Amino acid sequence: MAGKKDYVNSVVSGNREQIEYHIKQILGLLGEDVEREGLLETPARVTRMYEEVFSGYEVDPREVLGVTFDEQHEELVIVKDIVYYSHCEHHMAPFFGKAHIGYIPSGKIAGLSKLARLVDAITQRLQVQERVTSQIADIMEEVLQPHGVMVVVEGEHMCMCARGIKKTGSTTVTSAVRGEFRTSAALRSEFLSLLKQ
Ligand SMILES: Nc1nc2c(ncn2[C@@H]2O[C@H](COP(=O)(O)OP(=O)(O)OP(=O)(O)O)[C@@H](O)[C@H]2O)c(=O)[nH]1
Ligand SMILES: [Zn+2]
Repeated sequence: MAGKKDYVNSVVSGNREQIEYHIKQILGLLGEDVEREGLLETPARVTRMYEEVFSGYEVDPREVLGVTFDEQHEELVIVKDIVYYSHCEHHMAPFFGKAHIGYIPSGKIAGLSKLARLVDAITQRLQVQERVTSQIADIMEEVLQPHGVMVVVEGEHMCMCARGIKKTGSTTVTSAVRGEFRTSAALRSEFLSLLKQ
């Protein structure tokens, strides 16, 4: 089982001055005049942006799901179209899209907003889309111990649009299944057909 420190590390807020310093260095290395008016505040702004877009490092995603209710609803629950913004760990370029989570509770249901908070805690870090998908499924399984979980994530990667292969509009779809979703094709197709509605 992953420990708390596998998910939590307060690097950005603990290293603001250093990050600002290095952003300023990079601007200089790009040939910019770091003292011109438009750039004076940029290192501090970029650091504040990092604090925001990498705020997931400050959160243990399992604690986000900590508020649960005892409820004997043992049927499919889906929260779909959860918008997320993340950054790929290869280029530090944004990727973003929607996550869809379905699960079959086994005595414990989660507050609906907590599923969206879980997606934020997992995506607001350097990531790859596959790991986003499997971590959401793993944490749902670990905390709620449901009969099954299925997660589908759609993403558009800026490192494939704004640079490199430059394929604007291509979408990556990843899925992860746990528990009864692994063995039941009918459950998987029920989930997928409800996503289309
Ligand atoms: N599987 C996966 N790959 C990703 C993700 N985000 C970015 N990548 C890929 O990471 C790969 C890094 O490949 P490299 O060859 O090391 O880097 P590169 O020379 O910049 O590659 P190109 O993007 O092909 O120009 C690229 O193929 C990206 O498309 C992700 O979430 N999942
Ligand atoms: Zn990338």
